[in-house]
Amino acid sequence: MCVFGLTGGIGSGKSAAAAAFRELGIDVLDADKVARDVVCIGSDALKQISQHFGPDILLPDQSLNRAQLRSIIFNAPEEKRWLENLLHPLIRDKITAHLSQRLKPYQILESPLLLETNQANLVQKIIVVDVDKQTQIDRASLRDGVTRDEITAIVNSQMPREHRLNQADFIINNNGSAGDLKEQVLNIHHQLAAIVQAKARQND
Ligand SMILES: CC(C)(COP(=O)(O)OP(=O)(O)OC[C@H]1O[C@@H](n2cnc3c(N)ncnc32)[C@H](O)[C@@H]1O)[C@@H](O)C(=O)NCCC(=O)NCCS
Ligand SMILES: Nc1ncnc2c1ncn2[C@@H]1O[C@H](COP(=O)(O)OP(=O)(O)OP(=O)(O)O)[C@@H](O)[C@H]1O
Repeated sequence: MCVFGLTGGIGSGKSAAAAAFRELGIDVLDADKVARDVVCIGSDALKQISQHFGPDILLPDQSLNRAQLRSIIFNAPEEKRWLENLLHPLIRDKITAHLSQRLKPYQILESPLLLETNQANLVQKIIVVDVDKQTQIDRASLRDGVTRDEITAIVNSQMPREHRLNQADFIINNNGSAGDLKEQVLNIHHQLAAIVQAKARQND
């Protein structure tokens, strides 16, 4: 089974690219969604988070106060490390279990931290969605209704753009329109399908 990774910084357009792959009939597993599942109400991870940060990190319905945790971890690197040490192994285990169940010719793992974590060794090729920093900050702050400073703090905590681009097998430039993005996804889809076919022929 071929798995290809889709990554990029916050607000680069990963979800938009993932939607275009889904329109082409490809399965996309979203690591952000998996990350939300591992801290669902009543989970062991959520209990550990509330023991560490205090019960105020929970909302009245006992779910995680994500906005509060977000403002803590992107301003305190040691708290970010603590959270990642707890969650990243759980996220990886769930991703591995999901990927092993899937049956399509290839799958996409969409993950903001693909290259920062050992999730990178779950994939055979790396697709990076790239956008210039100003556009990234404009789009993400507009989408999330938060200040440009908040998004800048997250961008600065992530891998520098050049390092990410250096590791890319395919680059999607998302400075243009949604149509431009879709066109590039279609082009990459054809190349990935050719890789899958070549691999199948080798195994015959
Ligand atoms: C801090 C949390 C609660 C904020 O939740 P919120 O709903 O506001 O944001 P969401 O989870 O949708 O993430 C939005 C974006 O933030 C960025 N981001 C999230 N976690 C991290 C991190 N540890 N390091 C760098 N960037 C991150 C990514 O670009 C992500 O796409 C949440 O992001 C979290 O639990 N993060 C730790 C787990 C993790 O590393 N997830 C990344 C996927 S593997
Ligand atoms: N080509 C584009 N033109 C205009 N807006 C765009 C384009 N691509 C994405 N957007 C918008 O920019 C915002 C960020 O895109 P998206 O949510 O796909 O990013 P992401 O990489 O998945 O972000 P995150 O890491 O936070 O999950 C969204 O509001 C999206 O609708």
